[in-house]
Amino acid sequence: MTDTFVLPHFSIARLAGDRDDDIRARIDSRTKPPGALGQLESLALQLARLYGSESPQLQQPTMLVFAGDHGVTNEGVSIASSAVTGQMVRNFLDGGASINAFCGQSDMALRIVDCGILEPLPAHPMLLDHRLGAGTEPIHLTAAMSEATVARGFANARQLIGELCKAGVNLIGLGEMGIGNTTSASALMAALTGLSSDECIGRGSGIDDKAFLRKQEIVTQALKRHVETFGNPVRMLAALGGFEIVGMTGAVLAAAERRMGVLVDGFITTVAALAACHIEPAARDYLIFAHCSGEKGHAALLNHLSAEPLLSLNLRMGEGSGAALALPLLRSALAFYNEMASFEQAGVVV
Ligand SMILES: O=C(O)c1ccc[n+]([C@@H]2O[C@H](COP(=O)([O-])O)[C@@H](O)[C@H]2O)c1
Ligand SMILES: Cc1cc2nc[nH]c2cc1C
Repeated sequence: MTDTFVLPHFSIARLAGDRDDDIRARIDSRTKPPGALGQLESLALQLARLYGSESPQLQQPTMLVFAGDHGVTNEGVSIASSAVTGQMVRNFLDGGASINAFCGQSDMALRIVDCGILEPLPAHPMLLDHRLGAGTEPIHLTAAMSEATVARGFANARQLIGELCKAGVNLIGLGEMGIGNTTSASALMAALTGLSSDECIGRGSGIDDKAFLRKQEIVTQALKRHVETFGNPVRMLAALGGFEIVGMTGAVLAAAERRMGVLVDGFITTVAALAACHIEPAARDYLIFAHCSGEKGHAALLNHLSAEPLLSLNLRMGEGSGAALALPLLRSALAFYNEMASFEQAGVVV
């Protein structure tokens, strides 16, 4: 019997460019050579489109780390076992991970969303229960989950984003934790972009040659098994996704619907963001890409999205680490836009 389900529809407005002339004029009239603030200028334009051209401000930027486990991990495609996902979530809650250090440094709130790690953890004020199961099914043998489960994941994300929006948050960071999730993300990238699986598969957490060969086999097998889902992003997510990837895709769609910016972290988060753009192309306007990670595939993926990442530090950490590191650059873009004098005000004549 197949479940009946209602897939949430996300109503996303394109970020109108009708104020662009004013925003560009403001940027160009600041006391600097034209274009001298480089990529901070295009970032300021995007943030002014998002938050208004008069005095755009970030409010309570909040990092959401979506966690989930993957059936394929039993195939030896990672350096670690699935148990490490839950152990790292515990570490997030105890304050000991890279994301804790970087969120602290960047003054960013942090919430962890359990979308389906193997074993649930005891309640904690930072931990949200969005569990869709105890790890996905292995994608090379069957679908990771049902489409009804994808729909539930989207509904959970929409509820969370609604609550954050009510509390005044206007920017989320997108991070993830899931041992084995680069296998799922690589398969999804290949299915969504049509790029060859070779271009989409990297060494994830740092696997050796033997595990890499196995990962290639698994992705090839998964793509072959689920080829009939290609063209339908929700079916592709059900076939190849992870619970945390579904949660992130839902969060992007819900945030864009609420006119919130989304600061995207690394490879896996970018794949989730790409899936969101396949479902609702207008979501692309709300995405800010924090960095190009060291994971093979991320550069091609960013290129596919015509994205210019802010940083390139060869990170391959996940957890939202690159997004937390990039947040100060968003503040810098707004600081120059809101605080710099114009040529006229400063009496500077070029
Ligand atoms: O963000 C990235 O680009 C990235 C690249 C490689 C690995 N990761 C992290 O490593 C884990 C996935 O690696 P793996 O080898 O277990 O598939 C997962 O928890 C991610 O957060 C993250
Ligand atoms: C230790 C460890 C920490 C991580 N953080 C994100 N992915 C990870 C993978 C491993 C293995």
